[in-house]
Amino acid sequence: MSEILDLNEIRQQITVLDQELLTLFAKRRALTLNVAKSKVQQIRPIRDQQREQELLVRLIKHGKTLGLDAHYVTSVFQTIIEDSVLNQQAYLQSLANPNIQVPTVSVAFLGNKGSYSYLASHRYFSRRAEKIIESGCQNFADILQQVESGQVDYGMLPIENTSSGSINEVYDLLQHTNLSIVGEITQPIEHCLLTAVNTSLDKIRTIYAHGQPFAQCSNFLDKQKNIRIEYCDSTADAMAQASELQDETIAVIGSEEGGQLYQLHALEKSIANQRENHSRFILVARKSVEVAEQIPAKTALILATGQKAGALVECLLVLKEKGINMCKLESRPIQGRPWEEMFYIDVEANLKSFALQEAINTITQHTNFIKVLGCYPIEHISPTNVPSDEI
Ligand SMILES: O=C(O)C(=O)C[C@]1(C(=O)O)C=C[C@@H](O)C=C1
Repeated sequence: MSEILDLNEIRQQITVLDQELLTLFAKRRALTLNVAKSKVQQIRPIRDQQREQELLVRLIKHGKTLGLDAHYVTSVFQTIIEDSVLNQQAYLQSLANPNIQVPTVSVAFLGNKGSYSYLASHRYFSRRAEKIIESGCQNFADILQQVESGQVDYGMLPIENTSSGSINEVYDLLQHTNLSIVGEITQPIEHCLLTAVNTSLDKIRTIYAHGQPFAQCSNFLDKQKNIRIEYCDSTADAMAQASELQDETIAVIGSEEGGQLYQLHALEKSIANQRENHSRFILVARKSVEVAEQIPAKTALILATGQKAGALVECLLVLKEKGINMCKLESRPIQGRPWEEMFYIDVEANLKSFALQEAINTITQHTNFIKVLGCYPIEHISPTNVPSDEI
């Protein structure tokens, strides 16, 4: 007869092990902070992908002897390394900008508790501040106004999404603000259909959604019959309304994590057109920041060339000549000047670098308007992969 297994006892053992794992994670984090300090002294870059690869190969080999598959070991350690790099970057940034090191920050974002902007703000500041004073806003213009007036320290704005593209309204507002972009964060967007009460998909008659999630879930929504869409100012508004109505015919498009704050449950998960759905958010402040040299930086420029033929090409050639990688180019109409465009250019370079300074000087000759929107650390840490023959 097989031995009777006591579930509670096994779970107790797992709980103890999980706590030990957390203690080890914290110890590793503390060590990587010392690595950052040594890199400051030696002026070495934070990222060392050769070291990451060696580390992963060794761990995969050792994992196999313990019965752990390569995929699992790789994904766990890629997450640990991402945390390590972001933490080291945040430490270097605090040294480069001692004035921004404060325990409490105030942040304006779109919607209320539970919106994607709320989640992005909390994730961004989780390694940078002890406390966040939240200011939920009804629209993007309010967010900028609150930062400009000094009511809050920062504004979090979504700027692009992997499935619905650039958020034009935010680009247009950036034309007229004196604020600087001081950071970015990419937030996974995992749209679910959330409900306040136990129900089924065939009973749903109304879906509350913000325009962006609505556009990103169009394939799923097209398949639903007899459903009315109620547009809301934000995902959080949509969730608050559904939570209040407690109606089995009403659902909301939002994240499971955000929905939990309103006691909403996921009726359907992963309903976005693209499975890999991410939004990039930018953080704006009244004062620009310096980016430490050991950290990969991005600089955002905005420029207008007038209607001179080939002027934009000239500007881009300058970047090419200086070996500066352009990672984004967006154009928007200029209000009151028909057929003239404002160009938004993101480059992977530090504003302090000689190459970018020279490039900006030369580009200025081809433009009738140019402004630096900000220089900030690149927050996206692309994972290091292990060659398949090493696995
Ligand atoms: O060993 C280093 O140089 C570190 O910064 C630590 C670490 C890690 O967490 O293991 C993190 C980033 C580097 O790209 C390589 C490794």
